[in-house]
Amino acid sequence: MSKIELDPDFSSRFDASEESRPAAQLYLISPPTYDPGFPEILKAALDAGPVAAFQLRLKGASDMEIMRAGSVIKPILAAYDVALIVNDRPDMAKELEADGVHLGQEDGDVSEARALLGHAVQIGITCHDSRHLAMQAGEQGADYIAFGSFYDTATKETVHRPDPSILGWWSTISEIPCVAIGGITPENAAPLIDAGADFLAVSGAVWNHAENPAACIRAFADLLEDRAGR
Ligand SMILES: Cc1ncc(COP(=O)(O)OP(=O)(O)O)c(N)n1
Ligand SMILES: Cc1nc(C(=O)O)sc1CCOP(=O)(O)O
Ligand SMILES: [Mg+2]
Repeated sequence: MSKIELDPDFSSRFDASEESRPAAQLYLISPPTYDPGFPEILKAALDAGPVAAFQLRLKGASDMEIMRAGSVIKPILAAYDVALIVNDRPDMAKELEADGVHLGQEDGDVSEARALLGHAVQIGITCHDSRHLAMQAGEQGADYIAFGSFYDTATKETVHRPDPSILGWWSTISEIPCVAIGGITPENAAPLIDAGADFLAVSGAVWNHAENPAACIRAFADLLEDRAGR
């Protein structure tokens, strides 16, 4: 994301006309707990289709567990050109030399995170269903903003339910990429892509997939390809 310095690059997405708007991409969020077998599952998933970014989100894990997990998956992600984003913790993002950090509204000051991480590291900010928060995040220098939860999700307790039109609104007023999150599956994602999501952030649909995570990644890849350029 250079703005997430990877292929593809968040910042390059908006230098073009509407007709050539880049296709939406997949932003994977980790399973809630880290299992020693996860690296092999991750590799199989990344073999199945393109992923732009991976967020390490291990709520409830100790700092040491998060750092260990981050150290193991970092070279795997690098091998697939997938950006590593650390949830909640700018300090760990710095320690891991991650590509970015994701901050919720309660996760601390954006300017402090920027001062710690510099401008080469991407900062994403949760904006729920709020146009006001999105504009504020833009003013604070966010590299992407996230709206959600678009659908019911068992991954996190959520209270906000944006309408997909917020994605289109944001795309018309800002060049900062937007991420759609919350209960997204290959079956329900099309309206979010068509509304203007630049990234689909997905956890449960992939890691709880009935067959295997790779099959779900493949299904997202097919959908994203199908909707590209519409
Ligand atoms: C891409 C993305 N969007 C939103 C969130 C949620 O962040 P937050 O509100 O801080 O909640 P937690 O994930 O920390 O429980 C996210 N992590 N990623
Ligand atoms: C981490 C998170 N944040 C949300 C928000 O609305 O801000 S929804 C959510 C859960 C995302 O996982 P799944 O794809 O399993 O629903
Ligand atoms: Mg958070």
